[in-house]
Amino acid sequence: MTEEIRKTLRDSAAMRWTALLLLALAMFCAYIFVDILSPIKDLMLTQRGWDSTAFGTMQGSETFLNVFVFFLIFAGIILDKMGVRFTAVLSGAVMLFGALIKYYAVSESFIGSGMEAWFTAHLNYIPGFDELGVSPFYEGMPASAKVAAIGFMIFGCGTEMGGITVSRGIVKWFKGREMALAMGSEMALARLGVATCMIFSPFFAKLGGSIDVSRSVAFGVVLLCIALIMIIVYFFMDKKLDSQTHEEEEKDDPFKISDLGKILSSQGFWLVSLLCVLYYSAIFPFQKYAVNMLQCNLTFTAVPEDSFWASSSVTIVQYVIMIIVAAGAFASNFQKDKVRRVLFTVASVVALVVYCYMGYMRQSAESIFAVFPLLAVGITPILGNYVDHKGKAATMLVLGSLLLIFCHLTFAFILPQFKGSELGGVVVAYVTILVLGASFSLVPAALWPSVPKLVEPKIIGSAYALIFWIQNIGLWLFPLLIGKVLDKTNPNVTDPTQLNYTWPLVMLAMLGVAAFFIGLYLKVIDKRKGIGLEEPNIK
Ligand SMILES: C[C@H](N)C(=O)N[C@@H](CCCCN)C(=O)O
Repeated sequence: MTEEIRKTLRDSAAMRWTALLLLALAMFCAYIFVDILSPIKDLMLTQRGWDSTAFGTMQGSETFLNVFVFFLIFAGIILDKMGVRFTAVLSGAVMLFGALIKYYAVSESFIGSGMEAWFTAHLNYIPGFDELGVSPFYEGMPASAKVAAIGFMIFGCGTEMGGITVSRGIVKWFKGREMALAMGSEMALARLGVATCMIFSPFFAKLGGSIDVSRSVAFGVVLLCIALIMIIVYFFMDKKLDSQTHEEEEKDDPFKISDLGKILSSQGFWLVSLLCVLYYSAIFPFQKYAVNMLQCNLTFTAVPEDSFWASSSVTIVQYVIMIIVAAGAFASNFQKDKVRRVLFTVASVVALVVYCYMGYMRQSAESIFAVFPLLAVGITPILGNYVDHKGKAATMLVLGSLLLIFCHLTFAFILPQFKGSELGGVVVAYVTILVLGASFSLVPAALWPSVPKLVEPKIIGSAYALIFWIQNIGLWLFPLLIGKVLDKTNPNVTDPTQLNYTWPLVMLAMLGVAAFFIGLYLKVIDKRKGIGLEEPNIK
């Protein structure tokens, strides 16, 4: 009887995984919106006149307020003071608001509007920011890109606040249990969001034979409405949990600004943050250009509009197969029976081969790149589980950085050698993308669950916020730098599918090299100071 009374929602596996599912589905929708324009960079040039610099500046704006107005730091403080559920709802609402602005900016109704005229004439110079060279706008930037950037900045505040809140929420529900597995599963669903976006953003933009880029953004907005509903349901579960545990995070142990000092004085924290910014700067900004990079490096034969492979139903079937790949790989993690685990894995691999074949037949760069997050869906939870039971997080960070270097150098120097060989290029692209996906499983699965080992529980929210803030500097800078380097190294190229991506890719590989050395140093420090990064989470 006493046992029963003591039981709380988080003691029930079904309840804590339901809470995770709600948060993870909300992040799934958010990740779709983050990259909603990434697979249609070429259309943004032809339909809205965004060159690579305009596209990169808009894409980088997502993190602008987080970095330069220190919004993420405030978000961390709000999270530690107000708790998970309040901050989660706030982040959902902010994301939706920003997304609506971005939708208006790229919609047909913006064209020729008074707002377009105003933004064309204004915001070309931002005092202070321009002098520092960090302005989110520039002279000649298309008005639609400026307004989209404003919306994306607001959205970025919501999504990053959501990211730290979800991590904090997972610690709250899973600490001492399957925490890394839960984080890995949440990220797996987020990766599926990226894959979904790669397939459906171009699908909606080109639906019915006419091109309208705002349809893709509208799709993202609808998903963000669903995300907000998920968060509100989570709100009530979280409230119930607190009433059972009598924990009032925000009142029991109030956050103090001096706590930030404790975080900043930890060497382990700085190394993890540095590795995080270097690694993620070579992944997320790349993701925004990857489809275009493939369009530029692969030789595609145009698929006739009336062909079977060009039909919308094939896109849907390919997406269903993608879900089978992801679900099979993900579910195999949870099979206790060895035979069932092998069966799920085999089904997933077979579906992956079918998926890849369809991508090749459709001659579609976006569906080829969509395999990138797929491997992560299956592997991240496995690796999370490994970190929970065996540890070795620091080693995984080093290995993930090595794979990253290998992949970017392959894209830069080997893939272009296959230009002209349709099948050869696609095979090299698929293999490299899948290896990059494996790297993108290793690093996140090891990095995020390591944070609770670096700081005390009550300041985890602020620690995540600080890491995200440092990471956001890179996520702001690198989309912009890639765009600028592209424009500089391709001065006379007008066809958006004929750009040379060598130098941006070399730049990203260099980030991997730096991350690799930081990872090695982290291993040394971990051993010397006994941080426990190589230790399992569950002892
Ligand atoms: C972009 C974002 N700041 C980020 O770092 N995302 C991580 C996940 C962080 C943990 C979220 N609960 C990612 O790997 O996607």
